[in-house]
Amino acid sequence: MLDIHKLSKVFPSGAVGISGVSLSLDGGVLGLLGANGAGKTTLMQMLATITTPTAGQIRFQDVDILRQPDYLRRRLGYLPQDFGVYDNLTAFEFLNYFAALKGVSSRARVLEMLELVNLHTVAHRSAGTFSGGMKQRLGIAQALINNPDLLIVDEPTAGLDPEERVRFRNLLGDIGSGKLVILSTHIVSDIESIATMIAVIKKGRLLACAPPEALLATTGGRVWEAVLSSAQFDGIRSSLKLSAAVRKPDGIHARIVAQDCPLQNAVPVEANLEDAFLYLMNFAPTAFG
Ligand SMILES: Nc1ncnc2c1ncn2[C@@H]1O[C@H](COP(=O)(O)OP(=O)(O)OP(=O)(O)O)[C@@H](O)[C@H]1O
Repeated sequence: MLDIHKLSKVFPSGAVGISGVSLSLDGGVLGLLGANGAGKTTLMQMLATITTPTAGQIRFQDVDILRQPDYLRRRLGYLPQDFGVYDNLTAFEFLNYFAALKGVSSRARVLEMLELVNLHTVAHRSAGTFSGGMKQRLGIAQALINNPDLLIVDEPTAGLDPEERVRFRNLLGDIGSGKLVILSTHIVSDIESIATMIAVIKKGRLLACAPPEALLATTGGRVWEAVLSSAQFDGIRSSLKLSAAVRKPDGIHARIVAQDCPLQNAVPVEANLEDAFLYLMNFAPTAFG
């Protein structure tokens, strides 16, 4: 469905956004993970055809997108990071407006989308009165209005409260079948339950693109837990890669990602995706396919 070959973007200032990224994806949900400034937005903007690469190729459904961007634009839904609503339009008017821009003239489709994102009961309230989560849901509705084959959402859960995060995540997970959804975030839990593939980028380079199970398997045997006193914990916290630390009655349970057993009393534990991300970012830049 989507093939990216040696894609790079160097800005006129000389800053490197993305460097030599190659990916091949079919349907499902790709979670694009990376720290702030890793290049997620740059990559997504190139895929959304609003930034031109300096090198490389993008093919979607076997069509060269750099030569024929309109082919993808007609099949694309895009929720940018800085998406804003028009405050004085109602949810219905807002969505109807986007529908018209995308050549969708069905009032029924607008109502159907409002129902999908659970805004149908507030369809005639002005969007300016909505919470952050409601605005994001309106954003996803405009991205879906043309029934896109490729849906790109850039850090959609930033600024949402925990309940809204879960609701939004479930909504995206349900869209995945038969389509390709690309969701960027720097928060592992945002994609943990819905991603069928995970790509990790660091400083513009792709470190990994693999199913979550494969990332977990490669991190197996690299995660340890040790129970430490506060003083011991303070002694090791800056020298070891800590994935989590939980205070319990018997001490601080520190979860450590390391190539070899990091402390005498550390015991190996099963890896989770947070561990895998930490391992990849710190130890194994070329360990994943
Ligand atoms: N228009 C631009 N001009 C110059 N440099 C840019 C431009 N846009 C992005 N960059 C640089 O490219 C790199 C990648 O930025 P990008 O915004 O793609 O990262 P990101 O992973 O989306 O980060 P965040 O999570 O903070 O949004 C950064 O070093 C950034 O400073």
